[in-house]
Amino acid sequence: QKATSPKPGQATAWSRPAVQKNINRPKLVVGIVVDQMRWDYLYRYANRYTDGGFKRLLKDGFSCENTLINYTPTITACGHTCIYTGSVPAVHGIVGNDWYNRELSRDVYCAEDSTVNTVGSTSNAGKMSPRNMQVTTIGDELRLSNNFQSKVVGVAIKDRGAILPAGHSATAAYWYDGTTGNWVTSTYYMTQLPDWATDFNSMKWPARYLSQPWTPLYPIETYTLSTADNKPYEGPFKPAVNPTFPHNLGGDKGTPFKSISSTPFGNTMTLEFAKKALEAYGLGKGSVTDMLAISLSSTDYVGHQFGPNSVEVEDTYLRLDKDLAAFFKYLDEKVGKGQYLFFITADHGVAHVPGFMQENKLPGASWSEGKAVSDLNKLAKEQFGVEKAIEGAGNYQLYLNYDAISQAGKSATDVRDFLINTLLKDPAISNAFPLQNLMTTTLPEPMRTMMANGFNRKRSGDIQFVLQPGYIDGGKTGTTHGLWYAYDAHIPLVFMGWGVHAGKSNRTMGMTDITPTIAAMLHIQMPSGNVGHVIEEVAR
Ligand SMILES: Nc1ncnc2c1ncn2[C@@H]1O[C@H](COP(=O)(O)OP(=O)(O)OP(=O)(O)O)[C@@H](O)[C@H]1O
Ligand SMILES: [Ca+2]
Ligand SMILES: [Mg+2]
Repeated sequence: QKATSPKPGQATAWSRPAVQKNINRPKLVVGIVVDQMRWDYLYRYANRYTDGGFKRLLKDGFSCENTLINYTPTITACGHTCIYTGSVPAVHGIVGNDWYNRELSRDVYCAEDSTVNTVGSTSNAGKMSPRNMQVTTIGDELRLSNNFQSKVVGVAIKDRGAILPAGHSATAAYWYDGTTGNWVTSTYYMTQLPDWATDFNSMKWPARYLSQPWTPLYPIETYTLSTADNKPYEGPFKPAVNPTFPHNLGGDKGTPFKSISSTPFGNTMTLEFAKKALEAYGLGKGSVTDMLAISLSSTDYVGHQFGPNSVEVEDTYLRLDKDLAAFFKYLDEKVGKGQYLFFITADHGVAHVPGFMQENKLPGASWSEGKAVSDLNKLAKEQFGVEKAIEGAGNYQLYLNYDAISQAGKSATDVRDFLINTLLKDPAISNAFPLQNLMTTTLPEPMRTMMANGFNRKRSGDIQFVLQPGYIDGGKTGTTHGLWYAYDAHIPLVFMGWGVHAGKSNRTMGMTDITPTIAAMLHIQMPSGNVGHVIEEVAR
């Protein structure tokens, strides 16, 4: 077939325009991580959502309906790091919120940094930085793509929710200090709080919200998707005895401003602060793409305290839906509809409260890692004469005390296998094995890959254990997350705005695919530890 010559400037299979004059990019990328938002929360309350919030996302955006976390533990710090790096704990090094450090013989916190100081408050809440993260973020790559002209700002109540997403070369990261009620940062980013942030703090949002009780948005009898308000397996706001509305807040003498974090108003306050940051830094107003990384932590605190089937969680999502609707309207006005690339996701899900599951004859129970470790150490001492055979624990892993074992003249393998066999007698435990034997241990997918992706050779433990489905490491009230099961690992992922065509896909995608997809859309390099794949349906 005779090849027809291409019209001037028309790119065809065999020719490309000599110079791509200007690459089309959005003014701003806005990411929102909803802490602990299970994918099903998009649909569970759908008949009560407004048109401008979650429903707008699902109508105008592209929803990746089957996005699964591809590592364990499914925990906040690992989630925020993966979302903005496309990497996994085996590579990025953030193996938990905290993890045991043998050299220091103590747990270290993911964002701790003793070489920096708090800015904006008198407490130690600011001695934080991204130093423990061993890879670049999409924000770092954006700044690297244009010699640091782009601005990247992180905002969250939880320090790890602002610091890890914003990256190493962030323009700024801000988080909330519950001891003083101030939004703070650290000397890693700047030496003093900018005036706009000081002004925000002087508006005393926390005191304003905490001065009145948290009452449901609608009459409580309309919350038919949730269980009764007064349940023994929900956690009250101390000093209250019952976990029931109206929730009086600020009763915590020591940290009077902390409780706003555990209410939907924490999300409202975070979005208000994020708007001030967008305006102050002129995000989206320059000649290059900027980035605003927001994390809404309050959904996690409420979820832990009350659980997925509570009125409190339903109320939190109904209020969040309205906050998001207002925020999208704000972005349309401030940046321009279609001028910003928006995505929303979660850092992990959560299990139903064990008490609720048992009440409804469903599998689930509470288990205590602390108790298990002390029992195991007692048995190891009787059996081998070894003091504290397990020297550290966390993230469903145990760290063997090699020094104590060799001092007792015993074999580490014998002690390790004894601990594993003892653990396997526990009905709460579904599996336990040495992490160095992970690849020869019979495990189904996606469990094997998730654990291999979660295993960092220098920071992870020696023994991995897995709780039965529905089991949690917790107490009499509330719930938590961290395992490989769908309720912890199936997260929402919706892109909307610039370059995004409305639609949805049920193809299995990974949390690691978010960052390479954005990198492809922006035509910038993917971060240094990326293992994810571009979502073609979005970045087409
Ligand atoms: N098993 C649990 N049961 C009830 N509440 C919990 C549980 N685990 C954590 N919480 C509460 O949830 C809140 C969040 O805890 P924290 O900030 O330490 O992070 P986390 O929830 O443990 O982990 P992540 O930050 O990954 O969600 C805290 O108020 C904590 O007391
Ligand atoms: Ca309640
Ligand atoms: Mg949590």
